Amino acid sequence: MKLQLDWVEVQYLEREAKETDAAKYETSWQQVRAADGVLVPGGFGNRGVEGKILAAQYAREHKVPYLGICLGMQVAVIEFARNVLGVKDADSTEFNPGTPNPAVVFMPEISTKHMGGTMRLGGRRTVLQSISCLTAKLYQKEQYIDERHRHRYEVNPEMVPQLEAAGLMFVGKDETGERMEVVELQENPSGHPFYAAAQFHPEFKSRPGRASPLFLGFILASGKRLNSYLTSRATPQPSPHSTPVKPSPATSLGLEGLNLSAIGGSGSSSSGAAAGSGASQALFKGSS
Ligand SMILES: NC(=O)CC[C@H](N)C(=O)O
Repeated sequence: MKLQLDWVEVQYLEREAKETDAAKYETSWQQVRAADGVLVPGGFGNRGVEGKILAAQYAREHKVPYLGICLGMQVAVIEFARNVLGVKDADSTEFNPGTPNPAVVFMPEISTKHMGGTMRLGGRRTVLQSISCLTAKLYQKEQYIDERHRHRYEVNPEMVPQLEAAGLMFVGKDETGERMEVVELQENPSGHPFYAAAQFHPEFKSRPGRASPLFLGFILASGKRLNSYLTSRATPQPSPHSTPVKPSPATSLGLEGLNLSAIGGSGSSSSGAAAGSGASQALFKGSS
């Protein structure tokens, strides 16, 4: 499997771009339609946000693997609230402070007036809500995972019961149960191969040769190898005295020759875009 990483200038996915920049609108949507997986990374501010929401909607509706990171989780929740719950004006108070239907809100204990030192930063615990969620299977953990954070806004806990009743499951929460950390589409009835998003930043602890479980799951799902990977790992070891199993290296996953290439979005390097230029998203194209 050979993977290609494509950066999309998400502002051109927005409806207005169809009028103002028809050629870029067309090529940007072609990139999305050609992708085997869609990743919306973290970001700040509202530039390109409506395009990100449309990309999340596309991935959900077309059953294309989706990984959302931080802002990428927030847009997935807004998209679901708008298009599945029918709350058409659902929004984040970051982009629309006066929204009547906030799906994402400023962290309640923090002042909106003072930006310095107000982020939720660093390592925090995520308590897993179900051992059968994809996140638990990929991390091979049943109770909790520890990941790093960098954000100010969070899913509105008041909207969570409605979202869950419609099939968007908050499979990871903080220790108080009030902060949403990981969201997944319910496997049944969605039939989606991989739709996961995290408020934390899995990339901060990802290393070459020891990929963060969410990235690994996303790339495997994009290459249609996730199920065989999970099944092979669930197979019991022949002897209780055998050597403990180490995390599988890429070679045993059929990912040898993994090749990622980045195409720059407007004014973005691959790391800059992932850290939050606010206007780019990555898509993976795989070919066997
Ligand atoms: N790192 C991020 O993606 C931050 C997301 C969002 N802008 C927030 O502050 O909560």
